[in-house]
Amino acid sequence: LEFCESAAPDCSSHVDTASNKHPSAEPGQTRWKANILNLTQHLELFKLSCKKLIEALPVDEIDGNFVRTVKNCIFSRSNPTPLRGSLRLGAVSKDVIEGILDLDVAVTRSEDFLLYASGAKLLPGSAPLAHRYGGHQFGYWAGQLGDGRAHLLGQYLNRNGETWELQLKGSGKTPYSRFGDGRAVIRSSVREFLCSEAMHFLGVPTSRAASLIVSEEPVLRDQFYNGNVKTERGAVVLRLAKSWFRFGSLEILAENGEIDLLKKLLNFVIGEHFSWIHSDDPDKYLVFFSTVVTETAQLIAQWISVGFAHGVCNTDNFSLLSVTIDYGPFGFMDSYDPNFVPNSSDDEGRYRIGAQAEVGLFNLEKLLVALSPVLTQRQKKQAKIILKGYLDIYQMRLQQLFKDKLGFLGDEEEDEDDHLIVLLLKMMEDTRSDFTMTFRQLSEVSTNQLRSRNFTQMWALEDLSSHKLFSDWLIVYLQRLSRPQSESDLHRQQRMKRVNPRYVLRNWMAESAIRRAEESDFSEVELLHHILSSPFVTQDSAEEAGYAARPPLWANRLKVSCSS
Ligand SMILES: Nc1ncnc2c1ncn2[C@@H]1O[C@H](COP(=O)(O)OP(=O)(O)OP(=O)(O)O)[C@@H](O)[C@H]1O
Repeated sequence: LEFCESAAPDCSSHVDTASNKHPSAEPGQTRWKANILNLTQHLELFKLSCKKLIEALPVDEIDGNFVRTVKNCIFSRSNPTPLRGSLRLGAVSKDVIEGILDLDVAVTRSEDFLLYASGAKLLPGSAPLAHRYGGHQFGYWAGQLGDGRAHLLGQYLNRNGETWELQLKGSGKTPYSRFGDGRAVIRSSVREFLCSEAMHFLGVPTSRAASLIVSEEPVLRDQFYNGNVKTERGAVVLRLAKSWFRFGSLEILAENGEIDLLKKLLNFVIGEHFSWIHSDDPDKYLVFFSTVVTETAQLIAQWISVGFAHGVCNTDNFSLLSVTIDYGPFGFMDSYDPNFVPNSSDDEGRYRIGAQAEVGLFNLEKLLVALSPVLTQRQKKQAKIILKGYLDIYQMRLQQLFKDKLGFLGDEEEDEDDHLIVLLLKMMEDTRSDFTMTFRQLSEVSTNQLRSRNFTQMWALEDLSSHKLFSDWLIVYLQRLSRPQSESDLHRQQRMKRVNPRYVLRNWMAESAIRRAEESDFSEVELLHHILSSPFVTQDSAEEAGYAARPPLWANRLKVSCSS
């Protein structure tokens, strides 16, 4: 490896393997350099640990990845199954590799990285686990689900003092694979890699993706469940979250009457991730529930504010930490439509974008059922009252987000603001205006242009302005923008541009990148990844690619199913 050979063998930093910390692990200090020792050693010094998890939570020690019903444990030991054929790095997130994992991104060019990040080789300290969880899928209890194609490699404590859990997805069978093959295909892995990173840069809480490794292993998939089975190729995403526990992690324990274990897991999650809740607090589970209610409401409001529909809002896909997890048949709306259903497998539109808030409530009700065995009668009553406040929390957050999107300052004008938001959305729905670009162009247009309705090259505003109520709306909107008077129009535009992205991962953009990736050309994946890392900034390469232009006609015909 060129950059390795020319590297000086000086070790400007090293790792204290005993404590699993950098000796000089102060935030903001110099990163590890790729030239310390060599790349292999560099990765070998990267220490993971499962100690905390397995000391606190029981593990099913039965060996082998054969499918089984697991009881009385949180995890099963499970080793990844290496992908067949040659491996290739399809994408890498420098932000994650350097900013979270403290590695120099140069390591990802090494042969070893391909092996570690695909599960063929285990990072030091890693003792892979598959998590046992259940869940309500499409409204019904589905029983034991669990990590059927994911392996938790271990926790990493980074130099900022943050602990991250590293997981491989697509890394082979586990005891929870049920009828599946344990694999994920390039198509879905590109989508997960790109979207989780894009969501982070949109400011939406999410799991992260470090890398995408593609292989030559043939994987059979019926992409649209129409009997047309095709051979695709297997891929693995190395992804990270502060915790991968889901609503379903608790549900399965309550369903099976494993109440001591339910308490154990709750105490662990609270101790690790809700540290402001005191372990002696008799109301700790209630406070925990209240926090999850608030944060779930806020997360869903954030999804809506960027036009994101998750697609499969089952309780096994709702994180206890309220971060977005499981990027399957998600979609960003093009035209504004509350009935937008991103998942072609969702015939009834259960998870249409406009129903996500209610589905969040359904899921929280199921979470409360799971918590009930550890709550007193009084606490159960209080929990129900907390749950009644969920939709208000959601509405308040949503209103604030949309006020920000429309550039409103101050909060004295609530009724008028509400009216302006609701009427705008109604006009957008009637005119099928593009969700992302309508808000973006309202951020880019000057009030003078608005006044004179000069929307040259502003295609989304042109669409919107065809509505018969637009002129009336505009008068009130302009009046509202003029308060407070002290702010310049330029400043108002800057403020709005910081919350209204110009680029989101539209299905057609992902699809175009996937088609090339399937031909082993990852240039468009890289381009999208780069552009979506600054979604609020106009970029020449994105404009050239048409990412802020009217979506192509073929975008309407695209379908994304659960097949992945
Ligand atoms: N190809 C597969 N092989 C084995 N199990 C699978 C496969 N695809 C999905 N599953 C399992 O089916 C369940 C539901 O699948 P879903 O698509 O929601 O999850 P996922 O995308 O695999 O995982 P995650 O939620 O961790 O991102 C999960 O338990 C998942 O592990």
